This record gives sequence, structure tokens and C-alpha cells, in this order.
Amino acid sequence: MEYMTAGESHGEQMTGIIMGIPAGLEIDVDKINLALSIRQNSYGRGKRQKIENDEVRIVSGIRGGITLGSPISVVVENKDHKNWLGIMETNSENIRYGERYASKVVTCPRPGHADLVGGMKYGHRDLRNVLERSSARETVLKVAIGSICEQLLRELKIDLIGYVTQVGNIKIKTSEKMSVGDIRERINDNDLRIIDKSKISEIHKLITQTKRKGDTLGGKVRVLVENLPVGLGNYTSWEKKLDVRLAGAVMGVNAIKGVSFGDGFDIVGHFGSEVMDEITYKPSGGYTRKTNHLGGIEGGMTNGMPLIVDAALKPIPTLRKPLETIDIETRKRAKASIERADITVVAPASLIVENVIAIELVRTILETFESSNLSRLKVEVENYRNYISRY
Ligand SMILES: Cc1cc2nc3c(=O)[nH]c(=O)nc-3n(C[C@H](O)[C@H](O)[C@H](O)COP(=O)(O)O)c2cc1C
Ligand SMILES: C=C(O[C@@H]1CC(C(=O)O)=C[C@@H](OP(=O)(O)O)[C@H]1O)C(=O)O
Repeated sequence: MEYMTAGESHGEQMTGIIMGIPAGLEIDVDKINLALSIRQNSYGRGKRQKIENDEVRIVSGIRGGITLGSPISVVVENKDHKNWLGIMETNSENIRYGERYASKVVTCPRPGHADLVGGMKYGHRDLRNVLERSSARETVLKVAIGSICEQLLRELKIDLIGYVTQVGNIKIKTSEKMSVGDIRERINDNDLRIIDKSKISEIHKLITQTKRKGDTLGGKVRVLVENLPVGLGNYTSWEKKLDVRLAGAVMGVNAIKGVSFGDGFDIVGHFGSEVMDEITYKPSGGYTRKTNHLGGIEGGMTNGMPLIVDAALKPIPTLRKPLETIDIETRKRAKASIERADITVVAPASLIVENVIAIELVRTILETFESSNLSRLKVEVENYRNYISRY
């Protein structure tokens, strides 16, 4: 299974193609649209989300709501496009300055965004040509495609959830004992996706204060996945290791600066005796572990314990109180360009990271088992689970 996305943030639409989804999967479009609305609505989002009302249109690969096994194309309209018509139709590199849309030409790169390096690499003198595609608007497609993958995972009895564990310097306690269902019950999808409601007003206050100061915030998210078959991934070749793929996919989400599994970087201060998960066996369920410090992965393969992935998100680079930069036209000191921006996106990021993990899990499952047809795939996975339980 592979996927590709295309689209500029203020262009007509975002387009995604996903290849390799088995035939016979019933797609619930309402579920995709629900995920898209969760990605949009959270405290700390900017004004763009008041313009957009993301809804997916599936334009190929399904018939009567059921997948055909052929490439699936998904489209999400950019409602904001109509407000940018002249700007998106005219490349300011041709019209140069003083003309109608010159005020929208970006020449003062924002520290932390792709502007300067993207401009240097591609030879753009209007950095809008970089920001249009480097924008996290692209994540709307990661969620649309991820949501299709989550529907496939549910058919295989695999469930997952992403939630927020830190906003700025405020940490939200996590509990290793909570199941995906427990977490889903606790988090509020239209707010911060945190499991401890007592922290909500403190975090809202922090976000509001930060906004007033013209500044931005980062944070941390966690994704928990349950009931993965043992042995997904591969130890025989580094690039086939599941943690390699997951880490790459998570790092591919805008503003993510780090990924870890299980106890993550905290593991280094411990003795091996404290953090290697001891093996036990029960005739009824087969092999299991007493603990899950390693987050469900050993040797690049799932070991049957819940998969736990943490990701760190940097603060949003565009500041209303802009940082110092250099104007690429004058090469003189200047203030970074101010675009309308989010204050923090930790909550949407928890959903986006959940979705890219769903995509990579599906990709690995479809490589592992014969996958042209969903019914056969389900039988194969079930037979494999039975074999594993008898090992
Ligand atoms: C959902 C989401 C929304 C974002 N919104 C903004 C934004 O409004 N302004 C901004 O400067 N960066 C925003 N970012 C972050 C930038 O897209 C990102 O920092 C930039 O593309 C540079 O890439 P990198 O941070 O991965 O190195 C957002 C990220 C995500 C995940
Ligand atoms: C459009 C989305 O996020 C955008 C991501 C983004 C960036 O630089 O990454 C910058 C902002 O773009 P705009 O200037 O159009 O408001 C965000 O709104 C979205 O998530 O749907």
C-alpha cells in the first residue's frame, strides 16, 4: 500500500491517492468527516479553521461505498481558495513588485518554517511558493487517508487512539493501565484531547496568555494501539523494522521534532533489570509480558503488548510578534513575515500522528498477508493469530 498527496494550502483542493487497499472494505464517509472536523476544532487554532469546513469527496476506487481494490482518490476542497484567487493564479515571480498582489509576496522568511531553505533550494524569490506546500494543510489528507486505514484496522480488531500529554510546560499525567476505550471515553475531541479534565482551564489560560503575547506553544502527544498481531515488522533488514517506519511517518508530520517508544528517552537512566519486560506464558493466551517499558516493540517487531508511541511537537513558527530575519530582496535585517497562524496544534497533532501510525500499520499488514480481498485478509490474520497463540 502506498499513498501520495498533492495540493497547495490556498489552491483549489487537496488531493490524495491511496493504492493497495483490499477490495470489499465498506467505507464510512461520515467517520472520515468526523475525523476531519476533529482535526480542525481545538483550542489554540487560528482563523483559517473558521473558513474551512473540511469534507472528503471520494472520487475513485469505491462503488456503492465499497472498495474495489483499485486506487482510491480523495479530495478535500480549500474553501479559502476563493479568497486567494488572484494571488494563486498569478506567480509574483513573473509580475515582480508594485503590481496588484505585491503585498502578498513573501520575502522575509520565518525562522522555523521552510521559507528560507525552500526558497534557496528551489530558487524561489517569492517564498509563498514554498509556504503553500510546506503548510500543514497537507495533514487534512493524512487524516482522510488515515481514517480509511483505521476502518480497515477495525475490521482486523485493531484499535488505536492519539491524545495530548503536554501543552507548553503543562504535563498531563498518563496512565499505563488505561485501554484505548478508556482514553476515548475521557478525551474531548472538540477541545484538547487530554485525559485529565482538571487541567483544561489551566491549559486554556496558558494558550490565551500566549496568544496575547503574540507567541506560540508546542507539546507532546501519545498514541496507543491495541491488539496488534505479534511479529508485525521485521528484524532481518533495518528498513523493514516497524519502529523505523513509524518513526519516519511521525517525523513526516509538520512540526514534529522527536519520536520515542514506550518509556522512550527516560529509559536511559535505568538498569536493564528495571526496564526489560519479563516474559510469561499462559496456556490460554500464550506468551505475554509483565510490563511494557519497551512500548510493544522488540527487534523492530510488535511483541503483542500495546504499542506506545510518543511524539514531541515544536511551537508554531509563525509569531504575531515576529522574530528577526533577513529580507531576501534587500538582505537587510527585518521582521519575519506575519501570516495568519495557529497558536498551538497539539490536539490536532495527536489525531494526525494517530492517523499516520494507522497508515503505516496498514501498510505493514498488507505486505505481510495476502491482501487483495478483505474477507481473505481477515481469515489470514485470524489464522496467523491462532498459530501465534499455539507457538
Ligand atoms: C496541524 C498543524 C497546523 C500548523 N499550523 C501552523 C501555522 O498556522 N503556522 C505555522 O507557522 N506553522 C504551522 N504548523 C507547523 C508548520 O507547518 C511547520 O513547522 C513547517 O512546515 C516546518 O516544518 P517542520 O516544523 O516539520 O520542520 C502547523 C503544523 C501542524 C501539524
Ligand atoms: C490550513 C491549515 O493549517 C495551516 C497550516 C499552516 C502552516 O504553515 O503549516 C499555516 C496556516 O495557514 P493559513 O495562513 O492559511 O491560515 C494554518 O492555517 C489546516 O490545518 O487546515
